[in-house]
Amino acid sequence: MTTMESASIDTLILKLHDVNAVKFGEYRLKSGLMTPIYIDLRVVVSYPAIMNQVSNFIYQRVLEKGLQFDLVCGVPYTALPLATIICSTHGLPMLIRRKEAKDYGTKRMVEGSFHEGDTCLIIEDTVTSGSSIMETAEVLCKEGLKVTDAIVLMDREQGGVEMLASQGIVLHPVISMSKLLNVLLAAGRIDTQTAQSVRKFILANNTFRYVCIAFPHNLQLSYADRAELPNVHPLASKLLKIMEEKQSNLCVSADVTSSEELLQLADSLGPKICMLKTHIDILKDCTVAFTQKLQALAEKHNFLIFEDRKFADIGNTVKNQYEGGLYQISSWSHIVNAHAVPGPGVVKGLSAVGKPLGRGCLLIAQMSSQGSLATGEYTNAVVKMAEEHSDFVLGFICGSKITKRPEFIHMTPGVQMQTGGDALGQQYATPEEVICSKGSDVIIVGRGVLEAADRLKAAETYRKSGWDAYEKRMGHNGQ
Ligand SMILES: O=c1ccn([C@@H]2O[C@H](COP(=O)(O)O)[C@@H](O)[C@H]2O)c(=O)[nH]1
Repeated sequence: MTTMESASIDTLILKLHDVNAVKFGEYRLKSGLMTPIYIDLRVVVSYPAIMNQVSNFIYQRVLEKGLQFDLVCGVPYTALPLATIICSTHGLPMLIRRKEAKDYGTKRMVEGSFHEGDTCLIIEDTVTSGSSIMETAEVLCKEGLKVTDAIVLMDREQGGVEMLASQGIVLHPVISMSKLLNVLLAAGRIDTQTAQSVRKFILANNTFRYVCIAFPHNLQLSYADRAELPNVHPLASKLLKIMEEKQSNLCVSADVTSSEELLQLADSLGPKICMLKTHIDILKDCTVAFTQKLQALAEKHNFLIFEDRKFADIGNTVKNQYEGGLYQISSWSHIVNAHAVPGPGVVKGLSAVGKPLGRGCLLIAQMSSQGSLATGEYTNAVVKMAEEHSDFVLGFICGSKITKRPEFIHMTPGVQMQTGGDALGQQYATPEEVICSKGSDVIIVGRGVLEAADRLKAAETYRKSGWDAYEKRMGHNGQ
């Protein structure tokens, strides 16, 4: 930052103090915590010159950081006019996030025009814990948008930067609390004692540390902790324990057409994976003996079998498809999956067969393929269906974390070391993006391993990459 810019930031701070956007006293924060300093940028909307100045500083930060994005979204409500000024002045497309869905019309949570995969920059007025930015990011991500960066005018320095970083979002503040206090102190607006008491409060109330210690059931819960939750499905618990024990969140998608090759894969990659995914109907030679051998290998190497059958019919039909036919899936596959399109009957039909056998089901909430219709309100309805059938549904096939309930496992296909796709619409994200930025739990990798010259080496690369991303998400970072 140049001396000129710094000087005008000082001027802006003094102006904010003049218009009572910075108050000293006893105030309650959104979290319920009492604070000796309150930043109330809502008032700024009545001062057009300050609005323009604030918007300029935010935009300057975007340029300084060289941020790349397709759209801008202001966190409602205070940052909404700021985003509007910035977008209108600089010709940037904007989105509006609704705080509540309308109960008529489109019922959209995000207004504006965008494409799945677009990157959206978030703008916020003040950050304490980062939770408001996170709420907006979650809504945007559910619509298939990517959020990698956010800009905030005022960072209270209470853990927001760290919390958002742990969720894969880089927060760029324009003014820090320390800077604000220094300027106000130097200008004689506050005395040393006030500045000291605010500094002490900020240091003692780091929300990121506080959240981690005081609320163990938060975003940072480990796989092992989640395995012990009282309401976790027994199979989910088993899978989470396997993941922790084998340090693997890798599921290999064994999309081969010969049963011998599939068994070879299961035996050689078994030590690297937590789960093996099959498409039994692409095998040209499936027999009962094969499924028995596969089960033995799952026992030997301690992984679960997931048949990616994608059931999608009425309850009575899926019951027959799951239990009988050529493949008798319920007899050998620990986990199956289903589309929610038919309504809850599909889960009830599968559950009638699978629950007595201790099996579990994943609901397909999002898909990795381009143009998938499983987005937005559909995804939300799938989450609701899972919550209503959590005695059988243990998680989701999805692109990102879609529920905060830690008992559900998020599994993401469409993973390779490089982003991109195939000629038929498959879209790939990296293990780091999927686990660290998107908050999913399991990476599902098919051709990334199958088409490698050395499949075992490739599986180890994906295992390590998925696990490193999980460690990073947990804030371990190898320390
Ligand atoms: O949304 C979805 C749901 C399932 N899949 C399945 O995962 C694998 C991915 O294979 P790659 O070779 O890694 O592309 C495949 O079996 C799909 O049927 C998915 O890709 N996307």
